[in-house]
Amino acid sequence: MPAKIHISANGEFCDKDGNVIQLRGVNLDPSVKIPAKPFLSTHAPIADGAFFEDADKVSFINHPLVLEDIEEHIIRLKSLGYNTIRLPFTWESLEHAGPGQYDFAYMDYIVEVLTRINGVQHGMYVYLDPHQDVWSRFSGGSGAPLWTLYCAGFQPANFLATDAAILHNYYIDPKTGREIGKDEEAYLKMVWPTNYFKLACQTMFTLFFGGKQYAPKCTINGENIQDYLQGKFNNAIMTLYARIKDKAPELFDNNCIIGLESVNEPNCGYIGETDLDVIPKERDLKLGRTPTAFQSFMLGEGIESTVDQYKRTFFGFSKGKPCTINPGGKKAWLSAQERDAIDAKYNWERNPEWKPDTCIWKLHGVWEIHESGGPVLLKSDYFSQADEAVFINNHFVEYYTGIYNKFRAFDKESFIIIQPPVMKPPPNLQNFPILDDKTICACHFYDGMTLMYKTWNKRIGIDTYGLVNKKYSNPAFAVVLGENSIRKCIRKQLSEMQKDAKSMLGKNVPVFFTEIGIPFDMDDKKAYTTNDYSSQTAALDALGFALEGSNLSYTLWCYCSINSHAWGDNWNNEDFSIWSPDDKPLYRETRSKTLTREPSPASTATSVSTSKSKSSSSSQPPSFIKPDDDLDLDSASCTLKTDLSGFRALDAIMRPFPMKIHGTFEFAEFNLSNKSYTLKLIGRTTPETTTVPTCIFLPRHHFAPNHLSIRSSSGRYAYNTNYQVLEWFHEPGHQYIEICAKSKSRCSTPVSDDSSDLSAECIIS
Ligand SMILES: CC(C)CCC[C@@H](C)[C@H]1CC[C@H]2[C@@H]3CC=C4C[C@@H](O[C@@H]5O[C@H](CO)[C@@H](O)[C@H](O)[C@H]5O)CC[C@]4(C)[C@H]3CC[C@]12C
Repeated sequence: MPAKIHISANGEFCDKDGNVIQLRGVNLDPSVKIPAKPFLSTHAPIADGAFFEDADKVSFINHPLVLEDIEEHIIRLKSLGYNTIRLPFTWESLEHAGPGQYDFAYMDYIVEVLTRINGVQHGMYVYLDPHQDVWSRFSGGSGAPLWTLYCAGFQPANFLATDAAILHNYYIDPKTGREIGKDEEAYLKMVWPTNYFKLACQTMFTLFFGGKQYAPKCTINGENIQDYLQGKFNNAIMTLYARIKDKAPELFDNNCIIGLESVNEPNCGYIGETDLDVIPKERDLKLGRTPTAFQSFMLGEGIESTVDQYKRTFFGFSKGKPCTINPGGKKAWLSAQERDAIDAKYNWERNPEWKPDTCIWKLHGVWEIHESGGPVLLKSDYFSQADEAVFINNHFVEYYTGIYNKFRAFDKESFIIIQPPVMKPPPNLQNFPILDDKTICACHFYDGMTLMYKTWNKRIGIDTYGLVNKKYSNPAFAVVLGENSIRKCIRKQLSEMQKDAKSMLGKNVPVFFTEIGIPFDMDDKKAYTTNDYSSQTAALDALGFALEGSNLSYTLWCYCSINSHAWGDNWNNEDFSIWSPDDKPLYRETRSKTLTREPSPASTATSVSTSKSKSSSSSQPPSFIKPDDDLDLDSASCTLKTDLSGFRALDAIMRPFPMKIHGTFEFAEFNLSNKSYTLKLIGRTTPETTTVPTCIFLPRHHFAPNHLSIRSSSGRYAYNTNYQVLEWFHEPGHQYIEICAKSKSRCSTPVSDDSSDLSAECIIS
């Protein structure tokens, strides 16, 4: 079983002896966003009312994985040196039948999934992620059950007509199963996040975080909708968590489950919007039909509106021709009759002031339909008492306090991972009782250019974090030119995100990139026919370079066992999976072409050269020692032999990294082009200094054991071919190691310019 994870005074993950460790892995798996029975991917057309009518009867069992296949997938992930899994699940999967009506069969399936993950040799760390995207499947994403929308008084069946949400499903022809629409009429690339600015999602987040303040009339069974929704959500999460603990306590005893994250990518809804009559100028994402908030309210009430329409151009998003939306007599709100039936079904008693068939923002006096006939915006600044800082430090903190208290009342040992809104710093919680020594801060990073254009642009990049956080007086200043600068800029962004998070939560709180990734369907899916993944490899290598520069822990978005070239991750045309069954044949083709050049992975006796800088305090030249076959890695990251076929951009995914540092991290860089790896650290001065190694995952995919050249400031090495781990027993103080595949001459950036390095021929056995 993997060893317990601790947190150092500097906010690093470490083992019980204070050696720095790293968490690396994937989000497994995005299929949790969609029901398995019936299989309702977002490319299932909405042909009849069943999509809504049967939403309480779905089952998510087999998502994330079919039980029988779990071992195979986990072993595959372990072959990358990965030790951690972020396990997303949705509120809908637990409580789709109605408030308080849990799907215990799904919960038990999750217990079995976890048990099987834990059963794979050396285990795996897992943390749970209550996932959502733009609130729910019924508002264009994933997460909450349908009844939450009914609870707010919405009629989701009319979201299409009123543009209250954009759903991929509506763009599928029921006859052909293919996508419909061209140009502006099509389901555009990465259009789904625009739902964050549409009526359904924006209202739901406003109610969830700020219902008491902004919608006091919306009470259900005597409770404001904010408390009602938060209460139900938190109860569902904790019911799952409690059931896991009850049915499989060994998962906690064996350090498999390490904690729980707060809700994925929380959003402020309307809170902070200063003028409901305009599209906020600070909004970075404008794509497709883009109504203002007021236009959304009108559309929701069935009033025709002409709204701006944006398209993606070379220079970002530009306004195209406006578009008139005619709801055709439909409203986004439940009629009196519909609501009565819903309320009876779920035993809801609403505040009598809460009229049916009415926009709740009209109900709260934000706008009205004037007697003379026209809609009038009365309070364009209704949500403007709060700004971003107020939202995060108040509304979000109130929510976080709720889940924190519930979680800690139940589990004092595991980590709680606080996730602020995407790409924003967390609230300032220093000296708050809800910030304890087992708190981790989650960050998500996506490169705006790569994400929105689905290509790797080597010439022009954008400081996405700087742009989103308004760090530039003019967005043009966020532009960076040239691949090297783009890579460095991404590295700087991640390190700034870490710095900003620590300045809010304290330096002792670890920062964990719980999501980071790239779309693989770049350049109109060219790679799926050419087998040329160079763009994806370059984009992913840039992320790897950025992450390892600060020794950041991360779980990539994502690993999807049912990925396909045709439909990607089966959700909203996304295709972020690092592995695809459809890529297996491609890998075989590549292998058969290159096999003659590859060394045999089975080789165990190898000759290598090592060298030692004069600057080292040791008088002994570095040498290889016999590795311990029963290498005790104290970690779940322990590779098991497997077939690597199906991995995409494998060169960039498979990376060396310090699994355990006997000291403090200073610098690391993997150079994919010349296959060299450099690690700098400050070795600890402890009685065991020379007996406790720094362990480096050194994948034979890049570093064939019989073709290694190693230079270091001090030490001895042992290479364990089974686990692909180099143990480096170094001295205290500033140390470096540089490992090159093949001959030393291929290392382009020597760490020492001392030409009189000693060298020795060594044997790895
Ligand atoms: C020059 C460019 C066009 C400038 C782009 C500026 C903005 C449009 C973008 C800057 C930052 C982007 C957002 C970053 C993160 C996001 C989160 C993401 O959700 C998660 O990602 C997975 C992959 O999409 C998804 O499957 C998971 O479930 C999610 O947890 C969705 C996109 C976005 C909101 C992204 C949108 C575009 C920017 C605002």
